[in-house]
Amino acid sequence: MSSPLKKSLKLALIQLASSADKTSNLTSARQKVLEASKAGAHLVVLPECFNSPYGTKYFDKYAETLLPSPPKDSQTFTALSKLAKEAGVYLVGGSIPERDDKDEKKLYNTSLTFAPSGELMATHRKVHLFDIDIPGKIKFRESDVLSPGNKITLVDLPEYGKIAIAICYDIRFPELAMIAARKGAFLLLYPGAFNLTTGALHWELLARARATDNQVYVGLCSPARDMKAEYNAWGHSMLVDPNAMVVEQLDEKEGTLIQELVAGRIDEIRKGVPLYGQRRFDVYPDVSEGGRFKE
Ligand SMILES: NC(=O)CC(=O)C(=O)O
Repeated sequence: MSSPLKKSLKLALIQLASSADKTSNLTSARQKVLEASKAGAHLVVLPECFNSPYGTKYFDKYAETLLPSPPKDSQTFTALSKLAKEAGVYLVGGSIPERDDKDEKKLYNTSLTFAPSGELMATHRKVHLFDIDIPGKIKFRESDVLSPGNKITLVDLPEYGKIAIAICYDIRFPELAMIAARKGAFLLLYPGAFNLTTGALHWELLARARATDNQVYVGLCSPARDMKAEYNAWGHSMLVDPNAMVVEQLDEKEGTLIQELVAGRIDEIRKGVPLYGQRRFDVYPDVSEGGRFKE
């Protein structure tokens, strides 16, 4: 099996402090991305809903139409595309609320990835919508206002290999990660805004679980926590290595994590614990190849 990561790569996860002011969020994102690029990052990631507050009542107000691409009138698309080019980095633009170009009532939670040329490489619409109700703690229903995406998103960075992009709640669904890893991703990236209840319980656990299952790098990029906002993000952006060790984890405040993903590390881990040659597709199906379970 060829190595999923062809060359070492510096990853930056920007834990941005966002406000209700879209223009000022874009300005501070620009400043942090340029700083990360100066520090040597090749791939830079912003958080979920980095240009708006996170909450069902905000999606419609902040939504931008992104199709057909390039869109005529999207402040955020234009800013991210220019920024990727200015910084000379691959830029995963966290996520933003998107308005469907044909049905203006339809909204998505969408991540845009740009090449260092400024060209759009991929779009991921959050596949699994965040609908939870934990009595006395937190109730949230993205599906009241959002529609789900319907694909797994792999992006080929020619010098390095493939990365997979999904958003926040998507991390709870191991099938998506497993398929992406079996299709050759070396890194699973999740811009995500967990909260004080589920963050404490599951954030690190899920990142390490997806890394353990798949023996790949996992990066989670959260907004910084704002206790004055209605939704308090967990923060704790982190990078986990293919052996499920936390390489670095931020606290809840604004900050940037920059770490190297080392070529050869995935191969070393897979050699020691050779899951990739031990799967029993005669017992259960390989869902990454469209297999179905037969009793
Ligand atoms: N905000 C999310 O999409 C997910 C989350 O907070 C959780 O899964 O917990």
